[in-house]
Amino acid sequence: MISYRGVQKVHRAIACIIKLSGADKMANLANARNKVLEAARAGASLIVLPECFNSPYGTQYFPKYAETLLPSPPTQDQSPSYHALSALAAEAKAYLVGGSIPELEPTTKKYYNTSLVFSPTGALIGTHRKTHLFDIDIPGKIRFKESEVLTPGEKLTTVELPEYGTIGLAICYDIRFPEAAMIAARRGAFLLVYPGAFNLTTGPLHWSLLGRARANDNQVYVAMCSPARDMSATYHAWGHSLVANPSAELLTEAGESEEIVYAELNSESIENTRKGIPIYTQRRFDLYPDVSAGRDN
Ligand SMILES: O=C(O)CCC(=O)C(=O)O
Repeated sequence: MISYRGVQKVHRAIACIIKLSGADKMANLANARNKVLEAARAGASLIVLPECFNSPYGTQYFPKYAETLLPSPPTQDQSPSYHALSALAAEAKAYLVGGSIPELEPTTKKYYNTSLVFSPTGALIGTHRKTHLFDIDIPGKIRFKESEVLTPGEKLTTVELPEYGTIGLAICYDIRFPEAAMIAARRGAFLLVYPGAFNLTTGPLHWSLLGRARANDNQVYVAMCSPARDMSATYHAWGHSLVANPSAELLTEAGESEEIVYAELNSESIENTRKGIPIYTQRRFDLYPDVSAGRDN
């Protein structure tokens, strides 16, 4: 078993930003900058932006807004979001999970929904390409097929934050797959971060349930960060950015409008939760060594 490495007690360790994302990419980046700097001024050392924070959300928008992730130094013209996020993390002197952006891989010409993580010096320290694409069809309510445009990523992601420990990173629909969250926790993550954009059908049903469930399964913190709701957009985001603690209580939850929510994380909370209800060490891995071995398709 990989044990939890510990996170120092830090004032306002995490800030989740819920923000409106309109059609103007540069305006979205400018809005993100204001909000990230506001969170940093309030003492946040890890700041999270929402899924597709630099564009409207929808398969029809991915190709238009997609950027190629060039090796550093990225140029303003070719990778404006990469460049802006890197500079912003350095300006804020904070870790920055840059929500997600549509990515174009230039060789294969494939599109991905990709999250970039930057250190307080602006270095890119992690990337995650959404591994489970949001393909659902609930008659009369919502149909969405990311796979019409996007390709799924092929790896699960953890990122090392040297002062604090490991975080697990995944995007929105990925949260429905508890296996991925558990693998991150078993790799020692103290926090699972999900930029996401649920909707008015599945948001009220499952958003906070899933955040609390992944926290409860793994006795870790969970942060979910959504765009604000815009009823004039083609996709109506649920909003409600939140942070759950290792006992699956909500420490904070936003509404549907632009807002920043803050939470303080500490290692004792993980340790005490695991001491009190010791499922973390009681798991019978001998009975379920490989869940995927039982699949029939
Ligand atoms: O799982 C859901 O209900 C919503 C997922 C979603 O909106 C997404 O993956 O972008």
